[in-house]
Amino acid sequence: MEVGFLGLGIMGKAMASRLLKHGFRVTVWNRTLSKCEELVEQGASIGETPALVVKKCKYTIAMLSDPAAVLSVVFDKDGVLEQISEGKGYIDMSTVDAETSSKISEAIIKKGGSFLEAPVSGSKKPAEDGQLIILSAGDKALYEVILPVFDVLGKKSFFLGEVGKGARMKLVVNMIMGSMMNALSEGLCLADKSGLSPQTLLDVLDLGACSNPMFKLKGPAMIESKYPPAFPLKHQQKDMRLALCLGDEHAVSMPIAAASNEAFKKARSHGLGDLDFSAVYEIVKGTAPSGNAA
Ligand SMILES: NC(=O)C1=CN([C@@H]2O[C@H](COP(=O)(O)OP(=O)(O)OC[C@H]3O[C@@H](n4cnc5c(N)ncnc54)[C@H](OP(=O)(O)O)[C@@H]3O)[C@@H](O)[C@H]2O)C=CC1
Ligand SMILES: O=CCCC(=O)O
Repeated sequence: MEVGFLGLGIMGKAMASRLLKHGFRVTVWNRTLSKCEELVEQGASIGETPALVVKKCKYTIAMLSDPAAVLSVVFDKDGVLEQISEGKGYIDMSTVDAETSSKISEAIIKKGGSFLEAPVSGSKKPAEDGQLIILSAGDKALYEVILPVFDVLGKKSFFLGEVGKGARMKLVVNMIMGSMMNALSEGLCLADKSGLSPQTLLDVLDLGACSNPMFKLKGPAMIESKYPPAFPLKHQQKDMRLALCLGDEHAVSMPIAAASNEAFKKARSHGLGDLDFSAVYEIVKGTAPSGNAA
């Protein structure tokens, strides 16, 4: 199967690379075209624009940063919409809100194409290892056809129904994750300031009901103030913002998520947006450097 892939950031690069390793023919595009070179070395072809990728491939996947990026890649000049047509499928795996996803779905369907949203849970390493959790919604027939691709990228694929349900599920999950990261940061800080060992706190947490892979993976690096970006903080803040909008829409009061969003926003204003989202710990500790927003 030949697959187009738009967006070679942390996630897109790992996912496209995995598809190549598993025998798919992949045509890649990235806004910064030079980032395609590493994939070309692994056997990918380059499409000069999103439109040219869609022209060449029956199925095209996108993994882009945010609503502005996914809308631009579909609707702008040389975008997906110029070449999408009957028989072609577009699968957007980016994390965006349901409204953005629906706008894209409607435009693709109007041109005769089919659309699936399929945001993922799991970060850089699960993407490299094919261990993502795929939250798809939209065209069921396209879901069935693209399952061999999902089986290489993920450990479990869900089909959740009409467009918007995948986007909303992903935002709810990341809202919880962002709040948990803030709670862990406060706990580490409180342990340290009150004369306890943060590492011992992690050991205790890991043995009890609060044990989870995220604390286990991120906790030790946080203690050392190391934040190599797996999930960039600016994207976590985008997800908190979109989840809070969803809460507004449904009149769900979310004071914990709102406070967490403020901490992530503050981290961005201190220039921590490109670091891993665990860098919010620097804000909780009060040790963030002054810096420019990212
Ligand atoms: N990292 C993670 O752990 C996870 C991320 N996600 C979600 O996946 C998506 C991608 O994340 P990730 O790979 O980490 O992000 P990165 O920031 O590493 O990559 C973002 C990608 O989007 C492209 N891009 C940004 N703005 C535009 C634009 N205006 N037009 C065209 N392309 C654009 C970038 O191109 P360029 O290279 O030119 O900047 C790059 O290819 C996000 O929605 C994120 O929330 C979901 C699960 C886990
Ligand atoms: O959207 C990013 C999610 C990161 C993760 O699930 O570990």
